[in-house]
Amino acid sequence: MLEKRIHQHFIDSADLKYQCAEALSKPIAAAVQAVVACVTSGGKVLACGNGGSAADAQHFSAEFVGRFERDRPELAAIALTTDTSIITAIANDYDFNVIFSRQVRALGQPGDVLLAISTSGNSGNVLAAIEAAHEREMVVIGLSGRGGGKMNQALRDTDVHICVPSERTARVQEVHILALHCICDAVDAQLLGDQETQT
Ligand SMILES: O=C(CO)[C@@H](O)[C@H](O)[C@H](O)[C@H](O)COP(=O)(O)O
Ligand SMILES: [Zn+2]
Repeated sequence: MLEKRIHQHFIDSADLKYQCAEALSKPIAAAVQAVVACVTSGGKVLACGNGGSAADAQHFSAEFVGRFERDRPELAAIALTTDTSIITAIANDYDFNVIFSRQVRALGQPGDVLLAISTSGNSGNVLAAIEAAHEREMVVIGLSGRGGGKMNQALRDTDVHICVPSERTARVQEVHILALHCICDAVDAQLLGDQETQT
């Protein structure tokens, strides 16, 4: 019974990933182009999300500032989920919905990229961060699922939307991390050439 349940998780996750290879290659490639344009002109990526998506924002930033699979010069990325003094001060003095948007307004510059991660597309603080990024003339890469929610309206035509076709948060997150690894790999291939991986 338990093993059957676990087996089904693997099957469901793999099925969704097969679907997404078709459905998401195009927006993921567009995200790569946006990130390459950003970092080659001295810009940075700001990343935000809640819960598991906060972990994804940090995971992505670590691979940018550190490395993914190949040695390369540092790339600029900041997860807006990590400074507990900033986050608690903003949530305490203003509102939890503005914990990311104030950081975007403080740090964002024209040409920077916001990686906005929300499986429902409805988290208020992520939506407010998207609005702040537009004010700062940043490009937004939105990662969502479950139909995209309010993120559909929040994003502009010049942004990129990677919307995972699943209603299940865990499944959406599993594709999000794959999409982020695709972006890391393709950015390295664009910057360093299409060599074999080292690790
Ligand atoms: O990781 C999980 C569920 O798999 C949770 O921590 C999940 O990320 C949280 O419930 C988030 O608050 C959900 O927010 P969102 O993805 O809808 O923006
Ligand atoms: Zn989770």
